[in-house]
Amino acid sequence: MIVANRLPVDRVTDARGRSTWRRSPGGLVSAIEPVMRAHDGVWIGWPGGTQKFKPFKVDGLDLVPLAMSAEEIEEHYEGFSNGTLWPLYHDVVAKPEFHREWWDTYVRVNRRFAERAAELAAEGATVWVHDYQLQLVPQMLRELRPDLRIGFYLHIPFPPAELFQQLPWRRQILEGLLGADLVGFQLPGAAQNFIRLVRQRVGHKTHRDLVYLPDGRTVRAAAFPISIDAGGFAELAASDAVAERAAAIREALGNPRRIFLGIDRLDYTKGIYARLRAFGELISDGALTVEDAVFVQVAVPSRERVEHYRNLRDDIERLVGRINGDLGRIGRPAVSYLHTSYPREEMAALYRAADIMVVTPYRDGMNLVAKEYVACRTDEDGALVLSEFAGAADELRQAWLVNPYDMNGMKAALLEAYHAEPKELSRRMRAMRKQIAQHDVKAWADSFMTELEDDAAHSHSKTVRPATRS
Ligand SMILES: O=P(O)(O)OC[C@H]1O[C@H](O[C@H]2O[C@H](CO)[C@@H](O)[C@H](O)[C@H]2O)[C@H](O)[C@@H](O)[C@@H]1O
Ligand SMILES: O=c1ccn([C@@H]2O[C@H](COP(=O)(O)OP(=O)(O)O)[C@@H](O)[C@H]2O)c(=O)[nH]1
Repeated sequence: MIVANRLPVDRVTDARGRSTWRRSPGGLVSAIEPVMRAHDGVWIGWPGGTQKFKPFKVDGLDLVPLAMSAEEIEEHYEGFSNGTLWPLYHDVVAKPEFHREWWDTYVRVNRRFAERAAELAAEGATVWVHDYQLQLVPQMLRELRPDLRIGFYLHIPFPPAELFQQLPWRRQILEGLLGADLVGFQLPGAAQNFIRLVRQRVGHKTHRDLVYLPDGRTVRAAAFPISIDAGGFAELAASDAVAERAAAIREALGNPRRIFLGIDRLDYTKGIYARLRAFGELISDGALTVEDAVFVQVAVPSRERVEHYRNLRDDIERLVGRINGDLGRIGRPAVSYLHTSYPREEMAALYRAADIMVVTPYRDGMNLVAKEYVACRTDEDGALVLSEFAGAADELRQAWLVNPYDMNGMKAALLEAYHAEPKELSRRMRAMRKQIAQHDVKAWADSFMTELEDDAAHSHSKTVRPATRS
């Protein structure tokens, strides 16, 4: 059983005012969907909006929608999840807000998720809870159903103690997570942050990646870097339909020498503004021309009722207007900006068309877009410019790694990638493709589930605690 704030589909109102289902935005859904397809099981999540739906099937997936009221959306999803936790866990890139009524609603919604999971899970089932919106669910669920194996996975960074301790409810969150048998993170540093906080703030004994609870249970915290369906993307990218579409995209852009590409949810953590500024400066400096280079930026609408996100959209669109107004020529805008979301086939065509993929978040749990680009470059060409602060940078070491706060460094990397020789490109791309092929989403899910099952056996049989712990 999967328990996540998001279902793979989202109820939205289209341009004509009709309600329809749309694929949910973001990497959590991209990663879990292929895993659920390969297994039996149900997926409990919020279907978007306030409407109540009965359990239903989509493409063979069993979905159990859990409705939220308008107040819950405002206080749990937009408020505590995305106004408090999101910025706090992303290095305080924006200022987190702390409101007691948001916390109360977060607790209430977490309890409803836990109750629904407790009601539906079979005896001894494995329940995998996902992400920062549901950090209290493991403990609540364990209280209701001690027979279950419970795993938790955090898709976003877990901050160092110095930042986490700003949170007035820090202890409750840590205790909530400790309801799981296994707590997974994207990177080892996040797991270490968690273990250290548990020792300091909750006072439990720890040793390496294990936490020893007073009731004799042990909890393991470890890194499981998430990934993509690498084979599926490579196959799609190599198809005739995608090749034709990629050629059509290049043609529509006026056959520039090089296409730069950015694809992100419109989120202030993603560094979209800084990268477009860097590109604009390269043109105004004369290092690039609009005849030679175009920047395609896809900005997926996200969390549009949260003020920070609305302001960001205005800022970016003003910048795109200014760059194109100052530097573009007739039929040759410097930036081709698209405020929309595309299906997988179109994403593969964009990846195939792009010579330089630019991924510059200030902080990102993983960033699947970077991995998808690599998977789609079946000819072993193309350059990836990647922020050091994306989880993906730990694995994709052959990318042009940049610090998104360093404007000149970013400009230099974009230019180097632009001028790179084919031999250099293929040397880097080959190594990155190998990494992604060997560590795909199936390997990610298998390693988490294997560890969860081993861990549960280990923890149930464990009655005596070791004498030496640090
Ligand atoms: O559900 P939304 O509020 O619309 O946001 C979309 C998702 O954004 C976040 O995605 C993260 O998960 C990716 C896969 O592990 C990872 O690559 C990325 O770095 C993360 O930002 C969020 O964690 C999800 O809960 C949201 O559904
Ligand atoms: O128009 C779009 C833009 C993005 N995505 C998908 O959204 C996910 C974004 O995940 P990522 O980890 O890069 O960032 P997140 O949005 O989860 O923070 C990737 O799987 C993309 O393929 C998509 O399907 N259509």
